[in-house]
Amino acid sequence: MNHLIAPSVLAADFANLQRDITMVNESEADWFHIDIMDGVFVPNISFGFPVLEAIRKYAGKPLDVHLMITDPDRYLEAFAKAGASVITVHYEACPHLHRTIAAIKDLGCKAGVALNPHTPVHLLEDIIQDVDLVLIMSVNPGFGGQKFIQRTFEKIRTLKLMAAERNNSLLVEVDGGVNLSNAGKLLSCGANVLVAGNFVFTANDPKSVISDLKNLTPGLIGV
Ligand SMILES: O=C(CO)[C@H](O)[C@H](O)COP(=O)(O)O
Ligand SMILES: [Fe+2]
Repeated sequence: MNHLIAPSVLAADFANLQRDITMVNESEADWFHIDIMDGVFVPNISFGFPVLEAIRKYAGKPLDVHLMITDPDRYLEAFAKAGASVITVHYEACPHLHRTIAAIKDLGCKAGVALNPHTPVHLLEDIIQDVDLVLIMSVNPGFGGQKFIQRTFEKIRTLKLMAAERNNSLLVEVDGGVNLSNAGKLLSCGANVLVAGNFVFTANDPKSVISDLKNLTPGLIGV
């Protein structure tokens, strides 16, 4: 399967949100990555439903919602109603992850689980067969524009080995500090979805940056 590109709207210009959404619609991007931060699970607050609904009004591609919030079960239905196609919750925020994943699927969404940089992949051993997607955080969640953590490459390789045995349709998404210097290596390690925020939205020509990420050959460039 060809890899997917999910520009992170967190790095868009919120005073020109419609313009930036139109740019993504017209680009080779596959999904809109939507970061929801509650100021408790992570030390930052991003945006909530009114902004999400404004994004949805113009977005012509699936919404990939990354919930960096405590007790996400309270809001799953609201995010599904707000138009999420993928809902990803954090492993660290879900004491009853199996139940949470089932609830997301019952709402008709793809279900994802995200791991913070310090959380080992092997903790997913008893849930990997139930999820559609695993999101590997390659920065500590909470902010865009941070430096990519090199250890991520090894985590993806370990996760792919687990997925080969237990869930061969699993999507592996990487989020944080993704750019053209690490994207090729991420793909060669087995990443299927690349999230990119600042690298896309601070570029002079964001559409061509999205094309570069989309048309990258695995392993050609890597650090
Ligand atoms: O989940 C996130 C932060 O917690 C963002 O999706 C991520 O940081 C993307 O932004 P950038 O590519 O600028 O690092
Ligand atoms: Fe994210």
